[in-house]
Amino acid sequence: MTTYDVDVVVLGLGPGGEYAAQKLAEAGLDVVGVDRDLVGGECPFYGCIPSKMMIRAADALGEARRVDQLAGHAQVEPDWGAVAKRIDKQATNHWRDDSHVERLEAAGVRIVRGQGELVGTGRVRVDEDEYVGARGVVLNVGTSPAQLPIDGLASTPHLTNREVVKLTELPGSMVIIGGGPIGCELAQAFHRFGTDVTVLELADRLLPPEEPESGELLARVFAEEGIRVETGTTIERVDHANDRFRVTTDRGEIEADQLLVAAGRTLNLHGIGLENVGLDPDARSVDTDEWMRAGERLWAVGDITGHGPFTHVSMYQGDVVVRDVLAQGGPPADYRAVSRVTFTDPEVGSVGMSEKAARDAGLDVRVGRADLAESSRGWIHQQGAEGLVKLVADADRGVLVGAASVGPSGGEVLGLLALAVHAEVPLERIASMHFAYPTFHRAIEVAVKQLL
Ligand SMILES: Cc1cc2nc3c(=O)[nH]c(=O)nc-3n(C[C@H](O)[C@H](O)[C@H](O)COP(=O)(O)OP(=O)(O)OC[C@H]3O[C@@H](n4cnc5c(N)ncnc54)[C@H](O)[C@@H]3O)c2cc1C
Ligand SMILES: NC(=O)c1ccc[n+]([C@@H]2O[C@H](COP(=O)([O-])OP(=O)(O)OC[C@H]3O[C@@H](n4cnc5c(N)ncnc54)[C@H](O)[C@@H]3O)[C@@H](O)[C@H]2O)c1
Repeated sequence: MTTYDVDVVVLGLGPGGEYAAQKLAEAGLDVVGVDRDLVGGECPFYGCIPSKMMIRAADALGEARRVDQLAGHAQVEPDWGAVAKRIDKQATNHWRDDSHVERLEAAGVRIVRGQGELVGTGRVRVDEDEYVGARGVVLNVGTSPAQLPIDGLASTPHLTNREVVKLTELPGSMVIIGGGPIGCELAQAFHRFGTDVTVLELADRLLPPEEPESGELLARVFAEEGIRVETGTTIERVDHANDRFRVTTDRGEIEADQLLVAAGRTLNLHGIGLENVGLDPDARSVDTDEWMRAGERLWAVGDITGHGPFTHVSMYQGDVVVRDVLAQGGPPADYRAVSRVTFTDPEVGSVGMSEKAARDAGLDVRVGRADLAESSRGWIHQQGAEGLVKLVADADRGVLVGAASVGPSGGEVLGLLALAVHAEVPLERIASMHFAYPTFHRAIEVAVKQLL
């Protein structure tokens, strides 16, 4: 066994680990980054980027189909090959991580390939080598697709996010288990290309953690587009024969060419030696303090911390770690205004607390609402104008603690609301600002005036 003394070992190079490794190396520290798969993690290869390329293309089709009602006539012939090619070439460079590795190496990071395991404080073993971080270890091991305990499922060749981004042929039909962000985004993308899609969701609505109004609105849009959604569904078993899947639910049977399981994630906490540093591999998350410290000379960032399974959260936390390791100060981690966007059409965005979360927290809650389709811009937009703004205020303090923004540019409109929640802008101050006419974000003015 060879031992290498370094400053920092980053175990797992997802977005936050990659960010921290690069910044710490640029600051002059001796940094080793360990990954067993593609450097960059889930987001660039199997997550955000390829899925958003599918969505970008599908949205172009969706918009083209609105031409007939607005601007004459357009005929579109979807070609999944164009999307598959773009993902293969532009998004993932044929599923090679050279660009990530080159960027890190240029910063001075040494990349080690293999399964890393914590073997003690500040110590990570990869095969026969041991890396000892004098400053410590940053843990960013991320998640894998959850394996559902559904009879028959494990023995079928079903898709997860890992395989679906590599599809080169458009399936004729697809059942999607899970109506969360992955299920909803990909349901609409495949449907717009011509796949016959059914979404099966256990909870009573799509996007269950979001405001009920958001999931219900999306279900209405999906139904109008022809995407079948069954909520409150229990799946009893899955069979695969003659290249067809059969999914048996408490309501009957559905057959399809492909089955995509998008029903949540499992943290990659087993086999990484957490027990060797006094942590529990079966925990629901790795607990940290506000500087992302999870133990002695140990930091954790990303999905494993349980503060929002999003790329921007992982990178934000990576920045907190960098400032802590380098003793640079600045604000510690703060999760009051975590924003998230599901990139369906309409986009479903939200920030901070839902109305329920705010009520559960005992706040004096007031709610303001606006219907985007009824706004001037919604009326002009007409086709695809469904959307809403919902504001959740703490009446005691006169500030927003949460908001939802659903609409054609729901994720962009959310930016204004995220700033308001983050900076605790007084409601009167928001209500007195100029809202350009006729924007979608003018709906915020309607909703905020209900709170004064
Ligand atoms: C289909 C899909 C779409 C998504 N879309 C979005 C989106 O639009 N916006 C958004 O913000 N988020 C999105 N996400 C979520 C986003 O991908 C994750 O939140 C993001 O990747 C952050 O994850 P992470 O930093 O925890 O690490 P991950 O990206 O999960 O990376 C962890 C890394 O650790 C490595 N690793 C694990 N164990 C070991 C070990 N023992 N030894 C060595 N290496 C190890 C893995 O190989 C991997 O490279 C999406 C996810 C999916 C699946
Ligand atoms: N735009 C984005 O930011 C974006 C996009 C895609 C994914 N992601 C992230 O990636 C992660 C994975 O996404 P996801 O959609 O798989 O997870 P998720 O946990 O957010 O949603 C999974 C859904 O599957 C349902 N489900 C679970 N078991 C089921 C069963 N047996 N039958 C039917 N439904 C079942 C759940 O009720 C839930 O609604 C999430 O953390 C998500 O936040 C983010």
